[in-house]
Parts: sequence; structure tokens; C-alpha cells
Amino acid sequence: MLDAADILAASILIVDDQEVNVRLLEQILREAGYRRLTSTMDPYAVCDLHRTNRYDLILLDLEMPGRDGFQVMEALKEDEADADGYFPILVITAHPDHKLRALASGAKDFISKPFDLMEVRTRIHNMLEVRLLYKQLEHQNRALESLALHDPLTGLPNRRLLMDRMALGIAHARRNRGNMAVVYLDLDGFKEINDTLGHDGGDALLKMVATRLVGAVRQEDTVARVGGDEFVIALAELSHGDDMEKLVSKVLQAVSKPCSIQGSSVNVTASVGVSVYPVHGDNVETLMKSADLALYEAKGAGKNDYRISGLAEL
Ligand SMILES: Nc1nc2c(ncn2[C@@H]2O[C@H](COP(=O)(O)OP(=O)(O)OP(=O)(O)O)[C@@H](O)[C@H]2O)c(=O)[nH]1
Repeated sequence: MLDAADILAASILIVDDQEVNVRLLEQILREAGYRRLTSTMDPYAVCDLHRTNRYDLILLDLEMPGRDGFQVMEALKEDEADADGYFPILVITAHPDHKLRALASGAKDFISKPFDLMEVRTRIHNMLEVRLLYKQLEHQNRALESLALHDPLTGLPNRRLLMDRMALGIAHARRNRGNMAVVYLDLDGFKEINDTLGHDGGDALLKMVATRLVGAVRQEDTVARVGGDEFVIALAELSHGDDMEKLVSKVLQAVSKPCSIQGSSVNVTASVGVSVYPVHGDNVETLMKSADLALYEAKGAGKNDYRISGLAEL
């Protein structure tokens, strides 16, 4: 929730071509306790200023020579400077007819000239309250979205985000007649590690493996955690020069380097199954299933190894 200090910490831009009005508004706002004030008498500077500083509120005079307040609002909209979809404009006008027009143009509220001290303070306070609550909500929504798409232990994408990324990867590969590989990895003997080091030690190892996997592939690849000790890497746009064996060996080596957990050196290995679009399937489900079957084969063959689905030529 918001308190008075949050509102007073909001950033405000004052736009008025008359210096006397600028000084008066600055004084009213300072006396009310607002600290983050910027002013300009140049209507052409508003877009740049807002793009850089993302003000919580813009107090905009409507009657200005050259570019009036209506034109400034249009320019702000075109500029998409209000990228989060909120248009923080409070217009200032001496013309009663302009009030409705300004509201219809997207302004949230208006202040009449000559200024009435209480009206100015109340309208600014109320508008900032709504603006900051909107900002908080946006922030919480982003956090919730991220929680729904990521694994809380490692911070890696979860199965849901992986599926989305794979679907995009397949669409991209289809358009470019390219390919995409699915590397399904399961740690060997992880249950024993958990039993020896405890659940916290197991968690620390999972985090370490996550970091190493991310470090072993390219930025455009997706490393996801899809189960307890199961990870999937979607390798985007393999080129002809990419050697699948080398890529998978690099991943296996990254996992099996000794790591220090709770002061002791721990060795873990992994088994891997690989499938490739379009050779082993043309959709997410089939590719995941093929990679999972190949992984099962690798486990059956003695672990710490990989198998490529269906032994197809790549
Ligand atoms: N520490 C920790 N352990 C987990 C978590 N999620 C699942 N596990 C454990 O991970 C283990 C995974 O089981 P398996 O893959 O069947 O066991 P494994 O010993 O690796 O067997 P193989 O894959 O055949 O080598 C189970 O003991 C789960 O309890 C987690 O978030 N943290």
C-alpha cells in the first residue's frame, strides 16, 4: 500500500511557458512537501524529458505558443513515451472550454487558472495516488508473471515457459528451414546425493548445475528445469558447423566437474537424450517425448552418457 511519503517522493514535470506560473507551481509543490520537481518552459522538450525520466505526473499548460498542450499530448502519445500505458497528464488551463477537450484527449484531470491552492494540491495528490497504485499493480503483475514461468529454486524457466520458447523456436526453424535440438538431461544418482548431503545440499547442487548449464550454452538457447533433477535445453538454430556430439559433451562435462557443497567436494554425472527438429518430430510434444525416450535409453545403458533419438542421421 501507499503512504504519504511515497506520494511526496513522486517525480513531477511542470510545463508552462510563463515563468511566473512555473515558479508559483514549484513553490506550491515544495511547500506541500514534493521534492522531485523538474520544470521546463519549452514544450518541445517534454517528450525527450519524459522518455528519459518517466515522470509520475506531468503538469501541462495548454496555452503555449508554437506547440500547445494538445499538441504536446499528441506527441507524447506518438512517442509512446508512456510505455506502460499510463498517460500521467494533468492539464492547466484558464479556458473552461478546454477542460473537456483535454480530458477527451487523454488528460487525467485539470487545474484551473488562476490557481486555487487547495484545488492544486488536492488534484495533484489524488492523481499521484492513482498513478502510484497503478505502478505498484504493474510491478506485482510482472512479479507474478515471472513466478508463473520460472522455477523458484534455480530461477530457470519452468516447463511452461520452455514449451512457449520451443514452439517459437520450431516456428522460426520452419520459416528458415533450420533446426532446433532438445537436450533432455537427468542427473544420475541424485537421490543418493540428497540422502548424503540432505535436502539443502541437494538444492545447492541443483542450483550449481543450473548455473553451469546456462554457462555451457549460448544466450539464445533456453535452459529450463522441468522436474526434480531434470533439465531441458532447447538449442536454437543449430548451424551446419555445430557438432551435436561436441555440444552434448560440453554440457555433460560442465555438469560433471567436481563442485564444492557444504565444504565437501561432490561429483555428479548426468544422462542425456537428444531429439532434433525436424528429424524426430515437428512439434513440441513429439520432440520432448523423443528426447525423453532417448534419455531413458542412456540411463539403461549405464548412465553418464547420451543418446540421440532413433539413432537418425543428423
Ligand atoms: N534437494 C532436492 N531434491 C529434489 C527436488 N525435487 C526432487 N528431488 C529429489 O530428486 C530425486 C530424483 O529422483 P530420481 O531421478 O528418480 O533419482 P536418481 O537417484 O537421480 O536416479 P537416476 O536418475 O536413475 O540416476 C528424488 O529423490 C527427489 O526426492 C528438489 O527440489 N530439491
